[in-house]
Amino acid sequence: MKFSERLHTKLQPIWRKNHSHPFVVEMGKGTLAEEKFRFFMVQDYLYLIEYAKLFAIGAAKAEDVETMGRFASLLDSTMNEEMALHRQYAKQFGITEKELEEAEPSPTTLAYTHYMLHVGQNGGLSELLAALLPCAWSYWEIGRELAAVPGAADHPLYGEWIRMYSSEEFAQTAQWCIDLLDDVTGDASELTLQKLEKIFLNTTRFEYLFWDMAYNEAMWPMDE
Ligand SMILES: Cc1ncc(CO)c(N)n1
Repeated sequence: MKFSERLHTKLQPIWRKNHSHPFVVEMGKGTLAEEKFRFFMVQDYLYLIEYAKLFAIGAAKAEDVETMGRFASLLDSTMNEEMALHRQYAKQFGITEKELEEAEPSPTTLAYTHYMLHVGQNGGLSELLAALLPCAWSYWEIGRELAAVPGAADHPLYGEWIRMYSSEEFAQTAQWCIDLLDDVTGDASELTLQKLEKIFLNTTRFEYLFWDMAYNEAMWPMDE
C-alpha cells in the first residue's frame, strides 16, 4: 500500500469531520453567514503567506532540479493565483491589500502556521510534505465535494471559491504532493512512517481547528 493510501484510510474519521464541519457544509448550501466567510478569508490570507514559505523551503531542500522547479511553481501559483482569489474577495468586502497583510492572526492561524514552518524548517523533504499535504489534499477533496452540490459552484459569493479548489490545476498540485510523498517514503522504515503519520495527523487536526476558528470568528478569548 502506498504511504498516502495508508494515511488517507487511517485518518478517514477526522477527515470526515473536517468535510462535514458546518463552515464547509453551509458554504455548499450557500447559507454561510458572510461575516464568517470574511473572517476566514482574512485569516486564510495570513495562513497562505506562511504556507507559501513551505514551498520555498521545499525548493531549497529538493534533491533534483525537476522537484526544485515544481516547488518554485507551487510557490508562484499560491502567491499569484490562490492568494489572488483572496485579494479579489477582500476588494469585494472593501478590505485593502494593506489591511489584509497587516491583519492580526488568530491564535489558531498562529499555531497552525508556526507548527508547519517548524516542521518544514527542521525536518527533511518528507516531513515538509507530510506537514503540507493535508492542506492541499483536503481542500481539493472539499472543492470537489462542494462542486458536486447542485448550484453550489454558481453561488454569487461562494461559487468562485468552490471553482478554484475543484479546478484541474488545484487537483494537479495536490496529486503532485501525494506522488512526491509516496516517492520519498518508498523505502522508509516503519519508525519513520510513524513519525510522518503524526505530522500528517497534526496538520489534519489543525485543518479542523481552522474551520472551527473561522465559523466562530475566534480571536484571543481574553481580549473580548
Ligand atoms: C487553512 C488552509 N488549508 C489549506 C488551504 C489550501 O491551500 C488553505 N487555503 N487554507
